[in-house]
Amino acid sequence: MTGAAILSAAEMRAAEAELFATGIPEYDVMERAGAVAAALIWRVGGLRDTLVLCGPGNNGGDGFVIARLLRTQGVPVRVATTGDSRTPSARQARMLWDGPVDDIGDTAPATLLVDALFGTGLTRGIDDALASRLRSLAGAARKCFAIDLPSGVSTDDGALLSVPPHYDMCIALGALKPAHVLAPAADLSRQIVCADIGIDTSSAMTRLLGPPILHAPARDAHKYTRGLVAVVAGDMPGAAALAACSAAHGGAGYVRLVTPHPISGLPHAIIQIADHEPDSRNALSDARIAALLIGPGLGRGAAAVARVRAALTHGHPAVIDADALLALRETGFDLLPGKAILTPHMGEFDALYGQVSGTWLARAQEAAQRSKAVVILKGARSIIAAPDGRIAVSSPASSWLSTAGTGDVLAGLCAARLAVTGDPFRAACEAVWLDGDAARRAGAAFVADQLIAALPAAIAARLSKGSSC
Ligand SMILES: NC(=O)C1=CN([C@@H]2O[C@H](COP(=O)(O)OP(=O)(O)OC[C@H]3O[C@@H](n4cnc5c(N)ncnc54)[C@H](OP(=O)(O)O)[C@@H]3O)[C@@H](O)[C@H]2O)[C@@H](O)CC1
Ligand SMILES: Nc1ncnc2c1ncn2[C@@H]1O[C@H](COP(=O)(O)OP(=O)(O)O)[C@@H](O)[C@H]1O
Ligand SMILES: [K+]
Repeated sequence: MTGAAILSAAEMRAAEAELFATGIPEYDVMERAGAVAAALIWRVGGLRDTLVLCGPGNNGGDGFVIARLLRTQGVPVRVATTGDSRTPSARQARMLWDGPVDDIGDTAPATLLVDALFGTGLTRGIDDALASRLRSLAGAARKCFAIDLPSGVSTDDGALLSVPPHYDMCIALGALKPAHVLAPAADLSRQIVCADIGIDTSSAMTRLLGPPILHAPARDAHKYTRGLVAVVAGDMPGAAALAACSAAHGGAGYVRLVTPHPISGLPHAIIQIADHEPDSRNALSDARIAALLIGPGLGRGAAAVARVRAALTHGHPAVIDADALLALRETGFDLLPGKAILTPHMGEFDALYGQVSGTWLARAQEAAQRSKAVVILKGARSIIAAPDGRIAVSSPASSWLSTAGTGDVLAGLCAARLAVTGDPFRAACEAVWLDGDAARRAGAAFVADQLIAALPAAIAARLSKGSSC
């Protein structure tokens, strides 16, 4: 996995402790954090007058470092606090600040506001007077920066413990935290930047979804080595047709649509296999099938459940979407092949897994472990969880994706990437990334067919150097 690490407050503390154990003093890390944050603020804000709000803990300590460093650049900076600094590093940072310190209750607003009140140490909602003071100072500023986290959010689940203002930039220190990717906290900041402060995050299991590196087909590739995808159609053939087209444009070498009724208007490259057997036995017995997709437009009821059961007996790597997810409630997870991707939206997720407690990250992870499959929990940000504990969270995708048929496109794309890579987690990550990039390229008010049309450009943009198109 390539994207920025996402660490809970406890994981962050453990990672910091590891760094301190190498002999680096805590205060040096605070200086580093302050320096990176000050440089980012300077780049955006320049010489505009700046107010830094400092809380009692190390988040406040970062604030004092930022104030001092901005002042050395010639920025007119003031500091306002909630009271004393309570940690040794924060006290040291405060000692080195030789400017005045206002009380936050009566300080004047400034053009730039830096919120260094509370970070990962926030344990409860901020009292109303302080929260409202923060909002009014933020409201009066032209630009607002949050240090590590917007003050008032719960680090590990993104809940709002009090009502924070909105920020132009949140500077996450050392690693992203769940509150940077989980709503509603994640939506408070227009931009989130992760600052490297020397923390080793290489073993993080939860990460932001990074751009994939794709490869053009091998020089001696043929359609079967590129990956044969079989899409099982059902009552509503349009959905399966969309998924099949998406698989074809998503990089599969060969796409077969296994359908009880001929579907008109499909590209000739998609081969339709007439399927009059309730269990699709002949159509799906081909050992060369590298990925099976079942669910889009499948229909519901006993016949659909039987169809899912029969399709999965072949053991092909599989993508299970839409109605097939609901069928899994009847069949259980045991019949899933060793390599499987499940693509529920929130409603399907609840229907399939019932009430699972915890954050969406924890819920997706539990679902992956229970079903022993990669789960893509679809939404404005999709969460991809593997049974081994890896989780990738996408950046918010275009809200124009909220249109009928885009889920079918994603399912087809998953099947293509699964057929190409043979690795369900990698395939799911590639598919979600490419889907998001294609949506960006498709612009406004697109329909699912246009999303498919944008896939080749999204793929071309991620081809490794040396791959030719
Ligand atoms: N460790 C490191 O090396 C590095 C850490 N770094 C920075 O440190 C931050 C974490 O620092 P932290 O652990 O000191 O917690 P922080 O967020 O400042 O707040 C804790 C203080 O707030 C208080 N408090 C809590 N809730 C409250 C409330 N509702 N209303 C009022 N008070 C409340 C709480 O006291 P309490 O009453 O709970 O005992 C305590 O005094 C992290 O986000 C990053 O910015 C960087 O410098 C890099 C190096
Ligand atoms: N507001 C949104 N912002 C970004 N992406 C969204 C939004 N709403 C839906 N999506 C994406 O669009 C797709 C919708 O899938 P799904 O609900 O299964 O649709 P359908 O069944 O109509 O094909 C998913 O990939 C989801 O992540
Ligand atoms: K803060």
